[in-house]
Amino acid sequence: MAKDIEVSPSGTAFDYELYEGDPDHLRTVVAAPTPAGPYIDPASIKLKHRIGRGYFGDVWSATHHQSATDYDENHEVAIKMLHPINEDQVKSFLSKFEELWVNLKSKQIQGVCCLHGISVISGKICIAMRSYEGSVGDKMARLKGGKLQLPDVLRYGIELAKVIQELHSMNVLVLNLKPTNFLLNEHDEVFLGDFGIPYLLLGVQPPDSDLVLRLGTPNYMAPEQWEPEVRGPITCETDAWGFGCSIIEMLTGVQPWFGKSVQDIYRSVVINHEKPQVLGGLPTAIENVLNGCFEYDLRNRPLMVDILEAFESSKNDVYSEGEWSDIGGTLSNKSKTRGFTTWYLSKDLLRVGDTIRSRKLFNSRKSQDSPVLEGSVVGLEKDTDRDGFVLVRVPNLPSPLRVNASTIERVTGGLTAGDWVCLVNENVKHSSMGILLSVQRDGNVTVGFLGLETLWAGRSSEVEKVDPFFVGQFVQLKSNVETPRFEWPQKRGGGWATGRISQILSNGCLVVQFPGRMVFGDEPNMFLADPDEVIQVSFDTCPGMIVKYQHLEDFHWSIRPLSIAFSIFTAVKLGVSVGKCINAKLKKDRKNHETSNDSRAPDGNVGRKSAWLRPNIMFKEGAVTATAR
Ligand SMILES: Nc1ncnc2c1ncn2[C@@H]1O[C@H](COP(=O)(O)OP(=O)(O)OP(=O)(O)O)[C@@H](O)[C@H]1O
Repeated sequence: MAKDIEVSPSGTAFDYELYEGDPDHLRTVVAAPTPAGPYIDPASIKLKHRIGRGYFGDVWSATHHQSATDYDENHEVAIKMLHPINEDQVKSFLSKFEELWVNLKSKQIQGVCCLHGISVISGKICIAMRSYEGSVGDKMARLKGGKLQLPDVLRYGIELAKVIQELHSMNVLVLNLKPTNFLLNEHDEVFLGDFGIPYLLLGVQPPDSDLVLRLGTPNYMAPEQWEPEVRGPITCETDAWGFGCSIIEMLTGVQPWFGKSVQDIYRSVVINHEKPQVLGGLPTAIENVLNGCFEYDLRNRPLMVDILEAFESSKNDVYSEGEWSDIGGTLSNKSKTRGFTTWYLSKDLLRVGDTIRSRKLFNSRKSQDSPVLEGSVVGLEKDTDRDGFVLVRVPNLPSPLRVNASTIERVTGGLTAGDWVCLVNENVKHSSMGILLSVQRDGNVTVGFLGLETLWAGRSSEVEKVDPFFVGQFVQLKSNVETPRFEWPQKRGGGWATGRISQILSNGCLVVQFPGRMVFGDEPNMFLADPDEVIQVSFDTCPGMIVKYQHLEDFHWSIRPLSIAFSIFTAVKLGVSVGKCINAKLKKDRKNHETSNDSRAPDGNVGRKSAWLRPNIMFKEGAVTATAR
């Protein structure tokens, strides 16, 4: 196999430097004040045979030859050879890699696979790393049942969570967490084999249009990872999903969504909001945190610090009689209340001096049932308690109120996480409206915008609040939108249909349902919408009765047929009862008429009455006859 691949000494337009130092002892080199560049001369690499084939490329066993005046060495290495990318994008990949390389060296991060450097062989990017014994995936494949014991999973999980947390602190996302990327050395120590290759490939187009470069491996991908521009942004919580999938696979020996096609996985995870099954009988903290990893809304997922805490707290759990007992005590319930998980709440703990307001429910107009509208925190019952109580001073009240911390939220510079905002400088390619995902006390903010794969980070002065959208609101395309960003259905008679927001993604992308449309079979009735392109519709904003009635039809497709049926029914019923009335009157009058002709009243009164009624009767008879004819 190796012979098939030619090693071209000058295959690219880049300058290569020889890596100096012993790559097998990288951590000694790491401390060097001026780290060497990562580029390796492709001529110094000799590929031997392929040892793995992955989603992003192949892994080769190779030797890396290094020599200088005082040494001449060959090192056994593993080479991750990525699928080809466009030539003009190679340079940007290499510079991103160099940035990561320098960062990894300066931070001396333990637990990431030892990198030797990077090269380009026959136009393909090759990442040289230390050759390990194999991966956790390989170890599982060798075991009966293909699964690991919980203590091993906890041990690996803790080591991996630590290193992922460090990568996150450097703003690097891994996006490809899975057992085949967890490498093992001869001492059964685990190292992260993929340090963010999908992240480095973000925005890169493959030259072959048939090859879709996905941002991860489908079985392990979070909902927002499939189309980060549309359903994003991808954040640290995206790795929580992949981590959760890997742990489940290690414990069960079965890959999440095993046997499903990529399209089926997409449908299950992204459209149907299905989650990988968390097996029962695990320590409570592990079960809670794994369930949290599979929350659809990334804001509700735990961070690596939470995962690490849960894993470390479960290390000493004892298994007896089919159940795990939590030696460290039962952890607080992490279940979701009113749309928020405790993981969400724990990302922003209150401090004394914080300005607060009643917490708004997730994507809803309503606030929590809290007596506080606005105030400031004057005391914490327990600094570290995420579900604890705080003392809040409210204007015009003599003494502070004791309120549950989960019912209030921090306001900084007039902004709160979850607010809808737009950029003050509107000159942007992405949607102008987005959702504030975090606001720090120092004024740093992050926002999710439709059209941006990753978080927008800036200062609070660069954003301003806009009117929010809520789940349940009806929306219509703005009249000036001729070609909407996403497909939008039309009414039967022409014109854009009106839909109802059924979900709001964390970048502000609206998921709109059209209950006023009758759909057949598999026809979709759920569409995405750019918040920039729609306006809210309500009875208050509908001018006139006709438009109000038309809006009523948007509530359900059955309104129109029902109202038609009702009108016909009413018309028929009215016609019948009018007819009955007329007939009854005619009969009565005819009877009266006959009575007046047959009998002469002694006082002549009846006869007089009949006389003035006659023309009337004749007229009605005529009318009835005409109708009958
Ligand atoms: N540095 C290494 N040392 C030894 N073996 C390795 C190394 N890197 C990868 N491998 C082997 O190659 C196998 C496949 O790795 P690879 O990363 O190509 O596959 P993958 O993780 O399924 O795909 P991808 O990372 O492209 O999504 C691993 O299970 C492991 O056996």
